[in-house]
Amino acid sequence: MTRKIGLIAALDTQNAATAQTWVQAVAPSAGAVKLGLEFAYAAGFQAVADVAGATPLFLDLKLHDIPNTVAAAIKSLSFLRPRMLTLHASGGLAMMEAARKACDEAFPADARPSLLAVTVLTSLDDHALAETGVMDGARAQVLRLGKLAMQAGIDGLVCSAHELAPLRDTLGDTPLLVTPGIRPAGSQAGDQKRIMTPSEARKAGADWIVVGRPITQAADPAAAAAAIAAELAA
Ligand SMILES: O=C(O)c1cc(=O)[nH]c(=O)n1[C@@H]1O[C@H](COP(=O)(O)O)[C@@H](O)[C@H]1O
Repeated sequence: MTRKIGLIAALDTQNAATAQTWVQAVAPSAGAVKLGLEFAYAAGFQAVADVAGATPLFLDLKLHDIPNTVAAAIKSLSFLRPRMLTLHASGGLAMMEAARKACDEAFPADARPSLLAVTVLTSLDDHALAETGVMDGARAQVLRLGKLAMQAGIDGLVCSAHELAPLRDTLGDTPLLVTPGIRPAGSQAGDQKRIMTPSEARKAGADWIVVGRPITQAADPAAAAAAIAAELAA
């Protein structure tokens, strides 16, 4: 199956004017913009809505709490009309089921966001994961949490590009697979551990790649986003 792959630009800043400038810069190249914890905590949720405007919004709040609280939070944020919304799969089956139900109730069917379960953060390698008590490595944990998320009716997963092939083998074509930890050749990894280039992620079967600093910290963010989009299209 040939999959269409898109670029999500992660706009991590505390400043609404900066975020607005980046939205204009990436708009020709990105299918969605991601606003998350840094921006929402600094600028507030009305600024999230204002900055995204008509651009599809990946709202990355990585919800992780008891089922009742997560469900209520989804109802509270529904006015933002995100295209995608994240929660942590490690919150467990009941939490993800509550999120699914809340999402179905809070949004009309034609405006329902894709619920994406974050499996294992791309900043964790097997050693860091073992420090949290998970002894059999990122790949096994991503598969375990991915299956649990599917059981809860979640639409897709956030994972590293390294887990795409085993996830597709196990879960098939249906789940949306979204991969951060993407680094164009020659760019700095920073705090990311499980990384791949845009074209490697495309070949491995990603639906979306998430790229932040290689775009936002570039001398010319518009050109950096355009180069990544061109790499995906090649
Ligand atoms: O949920 C996410 O988007 C996410 C999950 C994950 O495992 N790793 C990860 O980096 N992210 C996000 O993806 C973005 C990556 O940014 P850069 O490392 O600057 O490209 C950040 O906004 C992270 O919050």
